[in-house]
Amino acid sequence: MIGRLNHVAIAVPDLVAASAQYAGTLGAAVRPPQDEPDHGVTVVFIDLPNTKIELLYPLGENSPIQGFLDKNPAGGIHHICYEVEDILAARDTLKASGARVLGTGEPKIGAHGKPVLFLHPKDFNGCLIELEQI
Ligand SMILES: CC[C@H](C(=O)O)C(=O)SCCNC(=O)CCNC(=O)[C@H](O)C(C)(C)COP(=O)(O)OP(=O)(O)OC[C@H]1O[C@@H](n2cnc3c(N)ncnc32)[C@H](O)[C@@H]1OP(=O)(O)O
Ligand SMILES: [Co+2]
Repeated sequence: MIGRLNHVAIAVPDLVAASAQYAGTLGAAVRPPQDEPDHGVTVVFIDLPNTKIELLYPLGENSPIQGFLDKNPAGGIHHICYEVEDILAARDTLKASGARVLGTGEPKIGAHGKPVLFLHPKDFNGCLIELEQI
């Protein structure tokens, strides 16, 4: 079911500072920030040779990552995103296995214009998993 690692997401307390650190200190290719109001975040993608890093910062009042940052004020790894070929088939298989699919259970369009879903961290060893259909 899961394929390539699409990205590793890091929630950060200061998006400008984190972006500058990746571009400067770490010498990485940092893309400009993009607001994702439907997801309650602003994201910055960093292109690596074999995957991407997604920096996350809360956007709006009800950001789903605000609680995480309140608990982790210095930031931290927030989720990992795996690619799947058929997100609805993956969802149905996972639900049948007892995994909790977050939100309404219907995919939303993510930062890459592709359908995404999230799986509860408590069902996957404390790791929030995002699935993105390729
Ligand atoms: C533009 C889209 C972009 C893309 O790549 O395309 C994105 O990635 S958008 C990313 C932001 N969106 C989401 O994260 C949506 C899914 N997330 C959620 O629905 C919430 O964050 C949720 C439900 C995972 C957690 O929400 P919240 O922290 O408010 O709830 P709780 O405090 O009740 O947490 C329950 C329990 O889970 C632990 N937790 C929370 N977040 C994480 C995490 N990222 N990784 C691991 N564990 C997490 C939290 O500590 C609680 O544990 P407990 O032991 O009960 O304290
Ligand atoms: Co993501």
